[in-house]
Amino acid sequence: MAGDASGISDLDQDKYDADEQVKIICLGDSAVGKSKLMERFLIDGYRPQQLSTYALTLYKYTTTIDSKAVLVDFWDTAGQERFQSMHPSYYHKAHACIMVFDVQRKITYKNLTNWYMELREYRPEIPCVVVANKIDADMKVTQRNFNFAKKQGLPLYFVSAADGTNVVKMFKETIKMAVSYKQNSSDFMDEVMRELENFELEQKEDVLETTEEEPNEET
Ligand SMILES: Nc1nc2c(ncn2[C@@H]2O[C@H](COP(=O)(O)OP(=O)(O)OP(=O)(O)O)[C@@H](O)[C@H]2O)c(=O)[nH]1
Ligand SMILES: [Mg+2]
Repeated sequence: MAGDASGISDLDQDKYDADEQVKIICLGDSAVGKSKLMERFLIDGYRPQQLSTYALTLYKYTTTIDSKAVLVDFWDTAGQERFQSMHPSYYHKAHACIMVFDVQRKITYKNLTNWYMELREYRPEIPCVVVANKIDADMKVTQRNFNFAKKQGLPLYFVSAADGTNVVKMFKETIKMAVSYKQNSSDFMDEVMRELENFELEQKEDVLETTEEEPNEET
């Protein structure tokens, strides 16, 4: 109803207008640059000093793919190594994952194995990209072999949140993968979720119809 639109917040309005909505999560050790990458992509800026992300930050982003409006929910979370692992709800209904490590700290690369294992436990089939961040600190790293990505058959991006190298490319390709996954997924749980969403919608419509009819019955 047009009259209701004034009561809808901007974010809700985006959701309302979007043809598709996807959720993209970000994983990786603390201080690898997850938040800086989001900042670079979403605000096209980079503030060198910032505290570790507190708990969870949600970023909304809207774009157009194949002339369809797409609303992206980016989930960014704090220094996960302190908590060892993520709460299952973080993974819930995610459509793609960006897994980040810091080329200057080997341990963050090693820990990708753990992050990946946990991801696959909850989301066995979603697209996942591996991101080697901070290449501005030493461009030579782009010549090195990071076999983890190749071994798992995942795309690898060499990026820098500091100077912006490859950041937009990486995010845009990940969004495309997320949308395509959502539309074509044969994952059993996703199919169940889709059915449930349709069911909820139908139920909502039923409720609307019933409430709209009530005054008529009375009169
Ligand atoms: N040189 C360089 N430093 C970077 C880059 N990206 C991030 N940093 C620095 O790395 C530090 C950590 O960045 P964050 O984005 O806060 O890291 P995070 O992964 O979000 O960390 P948590 O929120 O604790 O999980 C900051 O001091 C950034 O300035 C980069 O591309 N190059
Ligand atoms: Mg952060």
